Amino acid sequence: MGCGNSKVLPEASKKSYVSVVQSLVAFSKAHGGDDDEPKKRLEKQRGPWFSTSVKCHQPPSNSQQLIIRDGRQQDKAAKYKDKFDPRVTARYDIKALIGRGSFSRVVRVEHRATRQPFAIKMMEVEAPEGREVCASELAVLQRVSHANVIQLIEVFQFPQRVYMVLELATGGELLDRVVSRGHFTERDATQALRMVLAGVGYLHDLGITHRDLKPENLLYYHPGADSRLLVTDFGLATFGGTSMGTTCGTPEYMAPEVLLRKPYTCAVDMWALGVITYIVLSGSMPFEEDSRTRLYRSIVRGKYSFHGDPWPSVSNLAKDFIQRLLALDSATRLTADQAIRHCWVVTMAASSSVRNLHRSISQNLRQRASRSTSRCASMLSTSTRSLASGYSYSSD
Ligand SMILES: Nc1ncnc2c1ncn2[C@@H]1O[C@H](COP(=O)(O)OP(=O)(O)OP(=O)(O)O)[C@@H](O)[C@H]1O
Repeated sequence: MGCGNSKVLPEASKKSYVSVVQSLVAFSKAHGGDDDEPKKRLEKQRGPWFSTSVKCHQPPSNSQQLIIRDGRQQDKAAKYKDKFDPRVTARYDIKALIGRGSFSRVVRVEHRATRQPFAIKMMEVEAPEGREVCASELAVLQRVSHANVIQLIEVFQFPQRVYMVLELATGGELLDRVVSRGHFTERDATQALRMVLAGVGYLHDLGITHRDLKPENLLYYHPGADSRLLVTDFGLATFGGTSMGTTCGTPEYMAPEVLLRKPYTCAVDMWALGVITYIVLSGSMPFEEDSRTRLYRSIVRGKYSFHGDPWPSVSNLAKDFIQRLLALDSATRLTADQAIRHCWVVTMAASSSVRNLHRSISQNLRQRASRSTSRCASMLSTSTRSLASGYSYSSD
């Protein structure tokens, strides 16, 4: 987990494994299936515009450069190979460890027959918490097909582990790209946000609330400038489109109604998008306190400011956009559909000459990197690792 801070999981419910097992996709083609099946399924779901062949000659993303450079990760992948069920490795060649989550390991794999690269998320489902997270993730992934939402290819399900074959995102996390590109404007921010809003709006239309939107869960599909941005990590997602009550999420991104334990809706995702927009435009967090109590207090009071760099250089429209997302009253908060039509998003997408905010954003992120022992340092973990490892991040 990245951006900070321990994720708050929902309490394990009793529905658990039975419903999980029932809802799992039927093991797909693991036994004697069509070897081209992953590719065909993607083509069917996404239409001809969707490229199923990830170009191997493309340079790796920032975060993956880190991983690839580190030979130890390859060794770890070899170690994890042994943990993989032979029915999975019969179909997919394990190439490298990408990362790990609370209940998961994600590896880069290659489909043995087609040589196509994918990611496999291996989840431990013996413990109730892992089962819950896996169940949430699968229930959503089995239902979705959208250019801005990570695509499930197939699932292998065993009593102790579930293996989700996913499309491989090689373009890195949203903030990594902000840092590495050396130039970042409001226009760039709106271009990224439009993709996120398209994905989130699609989920909300299906009655799905993500509940853990944050920059680390937004991955670029490939390193190119024209890459799609994908919403990932549905471990806390739920189908409770109208009213929910469980307290969960990542503290800095939690909406006030969640913290106040009020019934809530998919508007909590829109609050998180307000927090993300604030971070993307400034490199700092709107709500940031040393103690969790103080953090929660400032969130429920909506206590944040546009002080300090780069806010004087940021347009009033952008601030209005953030304010309408960070509205304490969830009923007045922008919906995904309204947000994508907000004047700032519409006009900035068409604008060509706007200020470069990159220096301030990098400086703010770097300050966090320097506070390595603080809670804040882990908040922007990937980006700060990028900064620490000497990426070119200041060009203006
Ligand atoms: N389809 C994918 N393509 C490329 N990288 C991925 C993919 N899915 C996950 N990752 C990366 O793998 C790592 C682990 O992800 P995972 O979703 O298992 O855990 P997490 O979300 O980081 O942690 P937690 O589950 O504790 O919140 C992360 O760095 C994530 O960006």
